[in-house]
Amino acid sequence: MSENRPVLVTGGAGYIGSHASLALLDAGIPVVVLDNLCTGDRRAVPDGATFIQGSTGDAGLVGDVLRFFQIDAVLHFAGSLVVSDSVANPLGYWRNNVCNTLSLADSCVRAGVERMVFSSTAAVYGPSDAAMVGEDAPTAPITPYGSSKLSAERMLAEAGAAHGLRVAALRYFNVAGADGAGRTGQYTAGATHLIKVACEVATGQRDALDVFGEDYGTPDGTCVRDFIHVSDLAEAHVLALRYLRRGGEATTLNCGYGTGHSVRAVVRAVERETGRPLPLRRAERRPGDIPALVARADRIRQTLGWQPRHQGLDRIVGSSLAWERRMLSDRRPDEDRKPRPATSARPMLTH
Ligand SMILES: NC(=O)c1ccc[n+]([C@@H]2O[C@H](COP(=O)([O-])OP(=O)(O)OC[C@H]3O[C@@H](n4cnc5c(N)ncnc54)[C@H](O)[C@@H]3O)[C@@H](O)[C@H]2O)c1
Ligand SMILES: O=c1ccn([C@@H]2O[C@H](COP(=O)(O)OP(=O)(O)O[C@H]3O[C@H](CO)[C@H](O)[C@H](O)[C@H]3O)[C@@H](O)[C@H]2O)c(=O)[nH]1
Repeated sequence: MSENRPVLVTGGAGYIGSHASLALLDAGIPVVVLDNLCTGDRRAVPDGATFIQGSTGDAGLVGDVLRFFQIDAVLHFAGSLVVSDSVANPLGYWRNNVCNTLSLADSCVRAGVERMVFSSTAAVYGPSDAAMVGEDAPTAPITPYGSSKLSAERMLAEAGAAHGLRVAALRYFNVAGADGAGRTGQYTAGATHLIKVACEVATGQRDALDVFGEDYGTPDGTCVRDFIHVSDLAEAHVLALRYLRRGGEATTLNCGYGTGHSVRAVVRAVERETGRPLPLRRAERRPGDIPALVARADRIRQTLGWQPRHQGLDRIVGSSLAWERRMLSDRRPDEDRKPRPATSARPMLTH
């Protein structure tokens, strides 16, 4: 299978999809981005990629794109991903993450596309006492976001078995950081992810970071997560594509480093980078949060030969901060620079 055939990247104007598009282009693989810009940003699409604005659920458009560009593989990032939004709007999440994925898979089958890399999530796992969660751990999502992603995984596996669509489902743990050369980063307005929010606070775009819960049964009482640098994750997608093109079987792979960091540890990393205390506000536990979630991450290394190159909290936080500073300096002078409110509606204590 030729390396030079273009791949379709759905959600390529988004945070992770734009980093993956860059990694593909860097590897000499042509990219066609399909994105409806519902949360993405046109500026994130790399110059070298072809951009088509539209939805994965538009079967006519997707079928035309697959055939016109002779696509043999789809990297499917497009989706809805804010856990708390999914609790408020479960049907919207099922529509985008399940129905639109079904429509995309159907278009692939009709056009004879046999390979897909699917963006799944650690949110498919339920709460667990295990120090690390392997791919065979029980799935028990506790939010509509997690259950919609798990359902999409199952649907793709069943469609694959019947129609020859081989799917690598990559279960991302907590993705953070930005491209080292500053070519893209996380544009998302009103983001909810810890490291993004903490870096917005550190650069004066928000007034304080809410720490959601300090009474968990973890070493320092705050939640623990396995943060993976987005550039290492992007590289995993290039490797997953090559694996499928070599004839690799359908697979499910955790994407993480196997190392947990607490919310407090993230705060300290930001403070090390800036040399200043980060304004914090103690807040109540956020509904749907699991106390600790760390990947058992051997399978991805064995299956894909993945070797992360951007590991370490300081490195991840450093690149996120550099991105926030770059976005601030690129802003037009007339743009509003007032700090946005913090993320919690119910702050309890300032310290
Ligand atoms: N960011 C994380 O920490 C994380 C963790 C686990 C899994 N994921 C998954 O990774 C994927 C990408 O997440 P992200 O952080 O880059 O989010 P993002 O919001 O930055 O990117 C999603 C992109 O998909 C586009 N999109 C959404 N629905 C679409 C549709 N129906 N048709 C076409 N385009 C559509 C959006 O406009 C956006 O550009 C998602 O599927 C998400 O569930 C993300
Ligand atoms: O302002 C904030 C934001 C987050 N947190 C805490 O930081 C931890 C991480 O929260 P994030 O929102 O950054 O990430 P989640 O672990 O909730 O979820 C992320 O990772 C999951 C997989 O692990 C899913 O894929 C999901 O899409 C993605 O948002 C949680 O304990 C959260 O309570 C805060 O204390 N303050």
